[in-house]
Amino acid sequence: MFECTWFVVAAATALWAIGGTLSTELRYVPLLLSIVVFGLPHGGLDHVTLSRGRGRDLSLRTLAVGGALYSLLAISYAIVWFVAPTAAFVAFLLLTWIHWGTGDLFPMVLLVERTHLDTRLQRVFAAASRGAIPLVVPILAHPVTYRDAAVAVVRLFDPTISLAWLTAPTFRITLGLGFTALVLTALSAGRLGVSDAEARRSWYYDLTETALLVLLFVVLPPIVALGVYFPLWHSTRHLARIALLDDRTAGPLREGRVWRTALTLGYDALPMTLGALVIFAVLAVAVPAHLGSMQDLAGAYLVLLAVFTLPHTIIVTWLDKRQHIW
Ligand SMILES: CC1=C(/C=C/C(C)=C/C=C/C(C)=C/C=O)C(C)(C)CCC1
Ligand SMILES: [Fe+2]
Repeated sequence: MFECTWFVVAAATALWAIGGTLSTELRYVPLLLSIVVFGLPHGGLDHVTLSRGRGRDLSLRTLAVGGALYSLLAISYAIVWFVAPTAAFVAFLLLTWIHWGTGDLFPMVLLVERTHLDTRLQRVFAAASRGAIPLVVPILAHPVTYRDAAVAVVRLFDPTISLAWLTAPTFRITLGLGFTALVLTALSAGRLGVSDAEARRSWYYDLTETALLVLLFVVLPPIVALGVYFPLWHSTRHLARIALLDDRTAGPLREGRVWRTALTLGYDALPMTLGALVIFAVLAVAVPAHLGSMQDLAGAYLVLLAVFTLPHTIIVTWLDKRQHIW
């Protein structure tokens, strides 16, 4: 189902590898475009996920209780950003590791004829490995640019921050060794689950996706790779997952009518996405720093994403349980 995302990732990597480039300012554009294209809207469906996951209509009760808990979590975490920005940032990376990892796990388990990931341990390794790629590979391949992008986020709250540890050799060597071991363990453990031709195919998918993602984050500057990965890889997978929960979108998606599906989902996601934009504006004014560049704007957007990722991850984890991923 996601072969077209492979194509986009491969094309972006190839274009950059043969010398294609973007000016420093334009490098933020793909990420900022995800405010409207796939990225932010993929979380804009969180309010319908609980009801659709149970095959029910959206009730006022789910909306009210869910909305209250969702806001409480988001606001509490936003306060942490103001009080302890570095800790909030590290927590964001850890949360993203879990969220992106499990986000890649569900198609490997549910959307193949037969998965090669039979046991819980194989799935834990697969999710940990996939989630680590976008966060770890750019530190190894582009340490200074990565640190700059990270500093641009935390600096909004603390102008003195340097995050020097991110580029310290011991940190990078440890991280590199741990990451390599993790990816190899995940792929080897997955290989043990291959018992027939279908499961073998599923393992080859896993291998291909792992390789494509590693290459994307090795070749492209971190912020550009993120601008490709987040909307076009992570968010499309989540959107397809939500589409499959509802008859109005599951049919069209299975028939390959992608635009029809996207329009219906886009409409469903519109109120929450607009709400998130209002909160973005509030956040942009509330952060201590003045947002004077594309880099600052991207930094503020990442804080917005962070704040929503906490409740979003909890909802997706509930769906994972419900769909027997765990
Ligand atoms: C990859 C990457 C970064 C981390 C981005 C993160 C952690 C984004 C998370 C987004 C989420 C969780 C969206 C919702 O699904 C940095 C540090 C900015 C540096 C540039 C490369
Ligand atoms: Fe997500």
